[in-house]
Amino acid sequence: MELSVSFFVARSHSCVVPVVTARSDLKFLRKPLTLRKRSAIRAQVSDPSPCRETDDGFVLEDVPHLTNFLPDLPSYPNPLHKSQAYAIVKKTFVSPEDVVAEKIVVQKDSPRGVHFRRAGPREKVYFNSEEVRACVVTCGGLCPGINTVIREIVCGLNYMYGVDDILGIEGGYRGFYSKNTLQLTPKVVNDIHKRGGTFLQTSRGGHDTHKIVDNIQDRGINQVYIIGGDGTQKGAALIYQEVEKRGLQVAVAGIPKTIDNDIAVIDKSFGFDTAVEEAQRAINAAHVEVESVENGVGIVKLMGRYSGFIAMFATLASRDVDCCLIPESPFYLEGKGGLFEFVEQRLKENGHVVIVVAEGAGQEYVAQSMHTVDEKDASGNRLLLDVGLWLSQQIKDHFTKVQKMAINMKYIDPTYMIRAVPSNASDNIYCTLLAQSAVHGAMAGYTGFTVGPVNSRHAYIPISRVTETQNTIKLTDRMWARLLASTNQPSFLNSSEVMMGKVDGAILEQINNRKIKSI
Ligand SMILES: Nc1ncnc2c1ncn2[C@@H]1O[C@H](COP(=O)(O)OP(=O)(O)OP(=O)(O)O)[C@@H](O)[C@H]1O
Ligand SMILES: O=P(O)(O)OC[C@H]1O[C@](O)(CO)[C@@H](O)[C@@H]1O
Ligand SMILES: [Mg+2]
Repeated sequence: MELSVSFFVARSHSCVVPVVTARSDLKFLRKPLTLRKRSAIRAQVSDPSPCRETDDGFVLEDVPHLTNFLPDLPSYPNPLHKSQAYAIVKKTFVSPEDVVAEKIVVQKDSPRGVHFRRAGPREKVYFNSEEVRACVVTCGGLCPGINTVIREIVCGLNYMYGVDDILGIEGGYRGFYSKNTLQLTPKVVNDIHKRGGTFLQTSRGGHDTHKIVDNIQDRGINQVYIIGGDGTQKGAALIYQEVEKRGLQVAVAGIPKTIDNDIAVIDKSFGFDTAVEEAQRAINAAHVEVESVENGVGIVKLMGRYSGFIAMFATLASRDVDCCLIPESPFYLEGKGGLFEFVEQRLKENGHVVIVVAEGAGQEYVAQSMHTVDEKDASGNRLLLDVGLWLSQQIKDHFTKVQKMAINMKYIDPTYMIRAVPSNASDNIYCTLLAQSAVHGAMAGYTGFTVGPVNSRHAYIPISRVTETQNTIKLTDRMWARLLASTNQPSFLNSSEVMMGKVDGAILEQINNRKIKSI
């Protein structure tokens, strides 16, 4: 048996920790690997100093494999060897050496950087299909495409791997220990992708790792497919850890779901495009309304708790939006460069104005003016105050009382409507790839992973990597600048902030404080 070495990065220390696994099937290091490098890596095994990597800076952030803690697990030829679907495919199986680069824009001399294992079917599987008992659960808020993912997990397991024992866990994590299961077959799930929502129902809260894993063990489940957002993926990591602690042959696969697109590392979350498309309809309605009256002010509130991606992309797509407000970019109302001034100017120029506001924007102001206390949902997420209503009121008050100018306010809140629809064509295809990749990964014995596209290639990503940070709009990146250039709205930064050339956390905090004072 040959020693193979895989890596994960202890990100907080920006260093690489080698993990040695005694696996004969996985010689995972970039090829060709010089002897010198290989011996350097071996040397690290006995050297606990965690801050080294291969000479050229290649890092693989690998996902766990069942054989890490069950070294004697037997493997089997992948049933896809005999699959009609793959019969004439040139390369059915993904090479164990295929990796996906986290960054594709690099400099000539820069280190090779972080890579993830490429998703897809493997030559060998670590489950005998007849012995697989899989389950699927959906947690957190809704998102277009959940049903497609459920459907394709069931069909993928059944059609590609001959698995016919698949259970639906109803009502999110708590369903593991409080509800009966549902038998899922391709026939049962055949039409569900045409509906919004989740066929299995969902919930917030109720994650009890021990009870869940007890239940997994009692029911003889050995593959767990968990569809959900950042909170759900944190829960999936705990389930994986407990499974490993108990030494169970259970593969835990996470499929990232979030309407907010706030999951890190992956290119984009499924259902996001559908949501942006749907948001267009609300923006269009606002535009039609305000164009048809004098001094029309349209406000459209879109989802986005901490990340304003839906608002940003809907704005960029629409061209009817004058100003987009997101949680990442503090704004202010009064004075030079403020929102009131901008609204007044657009009303004078065009006779109407459309504002898109992400629900998480300006929460500090709303809280201050409403004197509310923080409330949380069952999962511990802060409950948001209605910034859309608050903003409508502020603008109305300003123009009628201060400016003595009559305006026609139209406030549209389509938040739930945009996430309750079925997924569009491209999201449906994306959901299919996610589901099939998750199935291939679990069958191949990988566990504790989240699947998702990184630079358009599907990869297996350690769950901790997608939960340690949230994907937010970086004001210092070009995309936000593109939006500002497209709407020509104020950036709400003063010139000294702009002069500094970048907006970091400290500056944002200063801006926040200043804005709060001005209310
Ligand atoms: N830190 C955590 N550890 C364990 N379980 C968690 C954690 N955070 C959330 N969960 C569980 O994950 C499930 C979903 O979490 P949450 O309501 O935050 O939604 P989410 O998965 O983040 O999706 P979204 O934010 O897109 O709606 C809940 O059942 C919750 O109990
Ligand atoms: O009202 P619910 O269902 O808890 O969900 C609302 C939240 O869920 C999200 O859609 C994330 O899933 C947020 O954008 C929103 O704040
Ligand atoms: Mg979340």
